[in-house]
Amino acid sequence: MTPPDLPEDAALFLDFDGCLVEIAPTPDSITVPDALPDLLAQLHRRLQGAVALISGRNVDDLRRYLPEFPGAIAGSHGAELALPGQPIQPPAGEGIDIPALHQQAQDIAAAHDGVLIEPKPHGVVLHYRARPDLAEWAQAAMDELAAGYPMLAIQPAKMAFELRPKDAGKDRALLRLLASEPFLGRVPVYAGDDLTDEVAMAAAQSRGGFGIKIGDGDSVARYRLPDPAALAQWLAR
Ligand SMILES: O=P(O)(O)OC[C@H]1O[C@H](O[C@H]2O[C@H](CO)[C@@H](O)[C@H](O)[C@H]2O)[C@H](O)[C@@H](O)[C@@H]1O
Repeated sequence: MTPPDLPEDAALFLDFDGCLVEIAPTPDSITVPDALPDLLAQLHRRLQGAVALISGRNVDDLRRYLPEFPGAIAGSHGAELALPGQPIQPPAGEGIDIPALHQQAQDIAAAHDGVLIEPKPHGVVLHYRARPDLAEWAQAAMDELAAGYPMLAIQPAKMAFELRPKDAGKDRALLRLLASEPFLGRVPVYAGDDLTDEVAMAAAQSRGGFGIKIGDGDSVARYRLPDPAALAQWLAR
């Protein structure tokens, strides 16, 4: 079902890949639509600053693609938080040998052509988009890697498996932001396309707002739009 108009008192939470930008063959080959930065800036003004990005990407990566974005950014599935004008708050309970994790992931990926490792400051992603035949192998390989890192959890994603901090979650990021200005007391609206977004949509709906699922697939979201272009059109309205 198409969502109703965005409430005047909305707190707007937006996922990035597959939601604001189309999915691409690799993490680095996405295209940010020309109109997106201005659309986000207008929404930020219209909603008195209550617009946030909540993404699996880390904050620095998001800032590379949207350098002018004026709102809060929760990165690494909510493990990092960057409020406007403040430094990035990293996840609590660090203490993982991240370079060793990245190296182990690279060693695993070396077994197969077409498998891509995306190192992250607090975890790692194994992408198999170019080799869908390797889905089962990828899951088993990441399960095995995860066994050595009890502080990390496996996050299944679109044609990828990620190890991310266990205590992260997009729902936690949304609830944390919603508890303070400029989000406090507003109606939470969350748009996302992937498994990692489902808990955040559920959290928005449990607080009197709604979720919007972008694309196909089962979802807890009350509303649906077919693709990032349709979401941009709805937001622009
Ligand atoms: O929470 P998101 O903003 O949706 O980020 C989720 C992950 O997105 C990226 O991977 C996905 O998009 C890539 C580019 O379109 C695609 O090639 C890949 O197959 C998808 O899984 C990003 O690379 C990850 O770090 C994010 O966690």
